[in-house]
Amino acid sequence: MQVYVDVSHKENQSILITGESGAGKTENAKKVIQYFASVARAVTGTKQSEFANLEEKVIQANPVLEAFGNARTIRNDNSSRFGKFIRIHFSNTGRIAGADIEYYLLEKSRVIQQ
Ligand SMILES: Nc1ncnc2c1ncn2[C@@H]1O[C@H](COP(=O)(O)OP(=O)(O)OP(=O)(O)O)[C@@H](O)[C@H]1O
Repeated sequence: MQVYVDVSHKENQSILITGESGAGKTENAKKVIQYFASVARAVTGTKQSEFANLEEKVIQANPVLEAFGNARTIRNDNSSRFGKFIRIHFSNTGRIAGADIEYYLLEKSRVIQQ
């Protein structure tokens, strides 16, 4: 997958990751976030430590979400049973300024108790 980050146009951009169960959507979404962090570092010339924390927080949110929303299926031992919308905010200079995650379409039939 080739992702271009264009800070000069300052327009919102979206990436839609689709594929059948087990194709690698979840794993590769994490790699995209890591790629954004490394490009933002290169564009702004900022040291890794200033970005590592935020990138790490987004990545580390995944095990928590997966603990509640993933299940083993015949196609994938760690199948996401919900969709995720990850938004990464960049500053005018191309720095990563924040991030938030929305989830949707949780497969509630698998939830056995509160
Ligand atoms: N880039 C990768 N490097 C190494 N292993 C990978 C990679 N992508 C996927 N895998 C392997 O494939 C498995 C399934 O990947 P993943 O959970 O990302 O699929 P998915 O498309 O999100 O599936 P689902 O729709 O069921 O949630 C992972 O647990 C991992 O073992």
